[in-house]
Amino acid sequence: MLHPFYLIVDDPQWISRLAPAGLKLVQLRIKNKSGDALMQSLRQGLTVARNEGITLVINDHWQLAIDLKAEWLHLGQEDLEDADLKALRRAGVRIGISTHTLDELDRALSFEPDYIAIGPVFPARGKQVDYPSLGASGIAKWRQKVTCPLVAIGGIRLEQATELRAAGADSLCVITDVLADVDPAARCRAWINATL
Ligand SMILES: Cc1ncc(COP(=O)(O)OP(=O)(O)O)c(N)n1
Ligand SMILES: Cc1nc(C(=O)O)sc1CCOP(=O)(O)O
Ligand SMILES: [Mg+2]
Repeated sequence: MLHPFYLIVDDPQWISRLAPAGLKLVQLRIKNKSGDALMQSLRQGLTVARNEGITLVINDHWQLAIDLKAEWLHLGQEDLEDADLKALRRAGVRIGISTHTLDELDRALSFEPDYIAIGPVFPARGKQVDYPSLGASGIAKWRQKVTCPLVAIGGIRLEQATELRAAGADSLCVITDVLADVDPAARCRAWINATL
């Protein structure tokens, strides 16, 4: 089962910093590194997460997920073009897939993912996303078609957590609401308490 609060970070140092706040599910989404530097950051993230009992999801890098024996990988629609799903399955890597439309949802479901992400629920702040916002009603629509865990992402704030979980999201994924807060650890703790 996925933890109901899911944070995306771009540096493994966030994981050490927010572990004491009760963080249990985190994605390492690194867009500004490649080669050895990327490998080192992912390895560091996995080490910290394992030591702290945190589930870590690697974003994008399917081959590194296999090489580093990661438990989880997140793939977007474009990432699906390259990724070797059979090799990932053989390696025991669990997979989450992004969806923005019902057509993308149908395609994603054909890969039998371990979670589906729906977004953007609201206008995304941590990334430009050129799709219309789906709102709580989008979550309810997806919920009727999805039996695996459903992750909601995009512009989500803590104050919307109850409504979005009632609409059918199993887990709420955020960047800005926590990382841009004046006190990210306090905001993370508030998320954990609100989604218990
Ligand atoms: C939980 C979650 N949902 C959606 C995304 C976006 O993935 P993608 O479309 O591949 O875009 P990038 O994150 O790679 O820019 C995500 N990362 N996590
Ligand atoms: C990385 C990402 N993917 C999205 C999607 O809709 O696929 S929205 C998003 C960014 C979410 O950041 P924030 O919580 O700051 O809005
Ligand atoms: Mg991606």
